[in-house]
Amino acid sequence: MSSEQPLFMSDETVKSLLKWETLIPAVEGAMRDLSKKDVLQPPRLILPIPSKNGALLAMPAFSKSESALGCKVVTSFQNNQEKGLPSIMGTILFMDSETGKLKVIMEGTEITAWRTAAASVVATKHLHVGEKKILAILGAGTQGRIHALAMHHYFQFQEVRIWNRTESRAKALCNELGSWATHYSNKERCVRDADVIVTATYSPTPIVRLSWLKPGAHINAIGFGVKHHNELEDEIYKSESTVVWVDHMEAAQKELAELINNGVRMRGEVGQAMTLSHAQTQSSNITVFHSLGMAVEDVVAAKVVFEAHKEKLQAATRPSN
Ligand SMILES: NC(=O)C1=CN([C@@H]2O[C@H](COP(=O)(O)OP(=O)(O)OC[C@H]3O[C@@H](n4cnc5c(N)ncnc54)[C@H](O)[C@@H]3O)[C@@H](O)[C@H]2O)C=CC1
Ligand SMILES: O=C(O)C1=NCCCC1
Repeated sequence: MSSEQPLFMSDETVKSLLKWETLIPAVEGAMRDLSKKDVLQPPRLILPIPSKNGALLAMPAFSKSESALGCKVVTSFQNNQEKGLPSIMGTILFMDSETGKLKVIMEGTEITAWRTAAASVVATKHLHVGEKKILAILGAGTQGRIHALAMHHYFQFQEVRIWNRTESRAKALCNELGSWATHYSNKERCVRDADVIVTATYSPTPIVRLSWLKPGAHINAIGFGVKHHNELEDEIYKSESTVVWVDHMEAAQKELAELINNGVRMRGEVGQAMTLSHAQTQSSNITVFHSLGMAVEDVVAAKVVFEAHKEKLQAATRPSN
């Protein structure tokens, strides 16, 4: 019997090993593999805890091509900000895919932030046809911040605008990011003329209106407060020019059931869009990526981090010439 103990990796270690250059292609591959049915991933279990304004989610996945097996347990507690804690905190159990033996217990708070932004980059790359000059981000929390970094890294937007309900937080984030980010006190002005929009809040009511959107704009809708589709007004979904994409259709049928029952059509998964050429989408359409968040993104991200950790160890023990 193997007596090898599982490795523990803290968020600090995980963060030091995360790089957009390796993470974004891994998440893109995971989204593609899921749509090719090369991933086993049931809809996640969501346990709402209304008295704490919170929820616990259990998210298992297996990627055949990456031989990556694991399960994330993640909590979302909206009142944590006042306690100085992140709202979203996760733990990933990463297993040997041949035996099921636990290899790594990884804190998953950083991975959750980074892989969600990486998925938005992938969706934007495959769903948005036009130029990428202006990015508007609504929400200056963990997701708003990491989306600014990922989008700026990958697309080099000329203008990155950030709005937050409490203006001082948007200002503080822009000060941290540097001269390439500007805070906006008015969300309509922030969104108007934007090519790409990210909504990353707990808002229970719409924060983006159809009349503010320019033709061809793309929205990455991240927020999951009471439900997943609070942040965009109904008119956006009802508009004939809007095309809604998701990461996982099976999960959308459950988590976006209210929208679907109201007649909103989900065009498909981002992984399916990857096989279409851009010419097949109308450049004047408004595209929405409804990001639910997928376990396979966490599992492949955990593999990327674990591989980087092993490489670092090997480099440190390699004899120098
Ligand atoms: N799709 C996915 O894969 C993931 C989605 N999320 C969701 O993204 C959202 C943001 O998460 P974090 O940045 O980690 O949280 P955070 O607590 O760091 O930030 C929350 C943001 O929501 C804003 N906010 C809260 N109530 C609001 C209201 N009534 N109106 C307008 N803004 C409001 C806050 O000002 C803050 O900017 C949450 O809804 C979370 O559930 C988070 C992780 C993954
Ligand atoms: O995919 C995730 O991880 C999450 N999605 C929705 C909010 C909690 C974390």
